[in-house]
Amino acid sequence: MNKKNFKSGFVALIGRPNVGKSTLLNKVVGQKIAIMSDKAQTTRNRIQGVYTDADSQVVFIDTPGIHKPKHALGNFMLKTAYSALQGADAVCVVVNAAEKIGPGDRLVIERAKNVQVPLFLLINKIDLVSPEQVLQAIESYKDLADFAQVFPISALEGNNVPELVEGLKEVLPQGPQYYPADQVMDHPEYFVVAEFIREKVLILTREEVPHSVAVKVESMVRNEDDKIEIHAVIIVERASQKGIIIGKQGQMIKKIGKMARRDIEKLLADKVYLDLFVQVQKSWRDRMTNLQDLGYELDNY
Ligand SMILES: Nc1nc2c(ncn2[C@@H]2O[C@H](COP(=O)(O)OP(=O)(O)OP(=O)(O)O)[C@@H](O)[C@H]2O)c(=O)[nH]1
Repeated sequence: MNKKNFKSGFVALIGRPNVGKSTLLNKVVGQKIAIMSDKAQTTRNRIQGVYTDADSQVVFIDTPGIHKPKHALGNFMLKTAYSALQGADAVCVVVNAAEKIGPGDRLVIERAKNVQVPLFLLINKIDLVSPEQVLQAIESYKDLADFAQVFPISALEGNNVPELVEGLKEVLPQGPQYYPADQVMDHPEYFVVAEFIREKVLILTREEVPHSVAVKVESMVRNEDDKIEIHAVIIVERASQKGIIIGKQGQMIKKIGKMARRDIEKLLADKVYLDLFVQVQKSWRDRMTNLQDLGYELDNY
């Protein structure tokens, strides 16, 4: 692989609810994410799916369908959805070929038009309509914005999806591989949840534990008790710091967990089971892969 010509970037998928954004994301990144998205994923989460091949990495950001947020998390996600548009290298507007253009579609396109990056129009669900209807759909949308390309696709069956990926690769800039090649998804909430936990560590331990603490959320899934089960690792640089964080008979880590859980429950508007684990990793801050792993490179989009 010639890393010099490696292309990478962020592609936001935007559209009104049910047009097939998540289905497309699953199709693009393959089987693995489909299994994962069965768990905690609903329309309220913004999901990233990562497509990697020999010469590119495309990070897809599946925004929540544009609709009125119902709770705090909805607000949060909508805000991040729009901020995803700002940071994106390309934006895909997804519409449904089987339905007439509606005010929701127009709103989405208006939003998307403001970004200064290539705008793709994806006319989805072509498996449900005749070729004539596909042409009609293209006609009714194509002049609403200056689309770089228009792709009629079936996210469900995969028609034209590889061609879409190729089209996106063409407009992406040269850039680094943000995620390991085998990582296909990332929850943006992971970063926020990790920050909540880190904040509690800093509040409760004060100067005793310097700012060399990092938190990594390893998994976040809905468990059998219908709670969001989160496993997170608190990473420190020395064994003495590990002792402080755990505290006498585990008192400190219990306190950290309890406080963090309260915030996370508010954020997710859901019951949370939080499992914390402390790990010593000498000079983790000096290792680039660690920083990427912890989301530091991505916290500005
Ligand atoms: N026939 C057909 N159905 C599709 C296609 N793409 C998506 N669907 C179906 O449309 C429904 C909505 O798909 P989602 O992928 O959840 O839509 P979404 O845009 O992510 O929806 P929100 O998350 O609510 O914004 C599901 O029942 C999908 O199976 C397609 O290409 N063809």
